[in-house]
Amino acid sequence: MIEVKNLRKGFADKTILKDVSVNMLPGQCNLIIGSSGSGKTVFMKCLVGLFQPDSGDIIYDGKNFTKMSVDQKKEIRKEIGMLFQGSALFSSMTVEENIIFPLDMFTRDSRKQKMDRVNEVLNRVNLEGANKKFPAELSGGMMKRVGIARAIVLNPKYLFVDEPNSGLDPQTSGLIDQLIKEITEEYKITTIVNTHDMNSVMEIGDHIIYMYQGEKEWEGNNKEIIFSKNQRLNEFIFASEFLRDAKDMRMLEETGKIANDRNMEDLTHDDAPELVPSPSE
Ligand SMILES: Nc1ncnc2c1ncn2[C@@H]1O[C@H](COP(=O)(O)OP(=O)(O)OP(=O)(O)O)[C@@H](O)[C@H]1O
Repeated sequence: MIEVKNLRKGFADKTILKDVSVNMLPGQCNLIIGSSGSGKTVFMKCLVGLFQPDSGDIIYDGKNFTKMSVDQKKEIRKEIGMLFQGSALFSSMTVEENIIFPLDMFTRDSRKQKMDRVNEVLNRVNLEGANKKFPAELSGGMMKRVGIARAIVLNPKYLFVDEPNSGLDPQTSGLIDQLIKEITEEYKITTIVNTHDMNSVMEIGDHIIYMYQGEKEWEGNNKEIIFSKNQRLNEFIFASEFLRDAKDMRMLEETGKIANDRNMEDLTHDDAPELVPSPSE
């Protein structure tokens, strides 16, 4: 679990993060959402130690990261997998060389042990046999999968993913989301995903944190979000007529007004669901 307590961060005289407190649980996809400039990336960078917070605590499974020495922080970093935008693969290295890189950096395993691990994670992301390909030979979705393989090769307890869906078509996006969710649950990873993708919010949002101007404005899961009465959140997430309609449909489904087989023939206007307030409101 990662506990974030009263996190503050500013640059010059501008405060970006204002007392953000949140707990991220293992085995869950924790999604950070919010409009451009709301502080999502700064928040993530504070969590992984790329920015030093002005105040507050970041606690990794009982260990206070903010109070650690550089060497102690390195120990935590070994347990963190990261996948940043564009996959950030080394273009001059093959898939295999890209994935073995963290193993060379952080382990003293034998070549055979490393190769076994590389093949295991390649297999996990359904890319067996792609060892000798170069990034330029891969599709965007394949690159993301290599990025995920590299991020999990050291068996991380924590996984940070920035915009996993950027540049992908909706179908490939969905597959990447599912892969992230499966890996998170399978290995009980505490996964933090920074996203703008509303499909991801609905499909893998076990825990959603909505940031507004550097503050945590709302948190809940992908069921609660449908019933949220938070106006800013609603305007942000259900920004188009299409999404508002989809939300209404989901509300009806969730309240049992539409049968699971989506047989809508008996539905009348009198079936409007009672709104259930989100626990966090
Ligand atoms: N290194 C920095 N120095 C000064 N200001 C910064 C720095 N990094 C970010 N900021 C400012 O912090 C604010 C929040 O930026 P951040 O990148 O966290 O937003 P975001 O929510 O991730 O946006 P997006 O969705 O567009 O990526 C912005 O006003 C940005 O200009």
